[in-house]
Amino acid sequence: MLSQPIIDVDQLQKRFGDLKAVDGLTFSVAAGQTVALLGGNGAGKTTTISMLLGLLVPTAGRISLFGLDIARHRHKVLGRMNFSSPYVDLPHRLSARENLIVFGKLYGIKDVATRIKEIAAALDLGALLDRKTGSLSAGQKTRVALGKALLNRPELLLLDEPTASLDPDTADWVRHYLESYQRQSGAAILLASHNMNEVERLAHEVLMLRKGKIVDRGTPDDLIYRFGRQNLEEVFLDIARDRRSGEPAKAEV
Ligand SMILES: Nc1ncnc2c1ncn2[C@@H]1O[C@H](COP(=O)(O)OP(=O)(O)OP(=O)(O)O)[C@@H](O)[C@H]1O
Repeated sequence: MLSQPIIDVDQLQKRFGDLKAVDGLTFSVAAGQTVALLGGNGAGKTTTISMLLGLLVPTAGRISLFGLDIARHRHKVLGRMNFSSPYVDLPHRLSARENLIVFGKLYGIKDVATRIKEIAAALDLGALLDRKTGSLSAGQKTRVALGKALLNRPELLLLDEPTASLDPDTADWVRHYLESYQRQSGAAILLASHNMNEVERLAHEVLMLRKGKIVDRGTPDDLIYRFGRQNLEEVFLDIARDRRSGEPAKAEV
């Protein structure tokens, strides 16, 4: 028997007035699997993640996490998951360490100090811990936010642009860390990213979104093969511009 998926989303929809920001998404993510949401600006990635976090209420559809419907059991699943997003700032006046302590206590972690030491070693945060979060560079804040997301050893990680603002070397190193975290914890990861190299490297399945709908899906290799392209970036451009394999671009009208 197949094990129960960690994320199971059925016909998910979110409207803002007349706009269907998310329009009938159905997908699942298993333990140990990384699924990437790819799509241009406004495709519905952040709205989907916000609904999975319970921050936005769906207009229609069902979200089940760890086998529980989050409309009724959000409090039971929140402790088993976490998220990181460059669009959600940690309080600026607190030091990075104070932020991690506050979140550690919110998550009910017993020995917060030890967990912070582990995270600081894993993500090389030592030199940043006692600096005010507001004084950190964008890339340093991204690393602290990732540290916050790992504090409770989540079984489900929702990552919105996890390597935004990181230099290529640090981004590569963070991706490596995420892979090893997933290998040893078996965590499920849902990733929204504009970085195609990142998606090619981390994702087991890619969901291509346009205007809130899944317009194509598959493993990165499968999509590259089907579109007859060299890499996912070219596939992304084809889908964004509504072209299929090898067709030239439509003239702008
Ligand atoms: N609170 C809101 N009220 C009205 N419209 C919204 C709201 N939040 C998002 N939208 C709209 O919903 C659509 C999807 O937005 P969303 O932020 O999910 O896109 P995205 O795929 O994350 O884009 P990006 O790559 O730019 O971050 C957009 O058209 C956006 O303008």
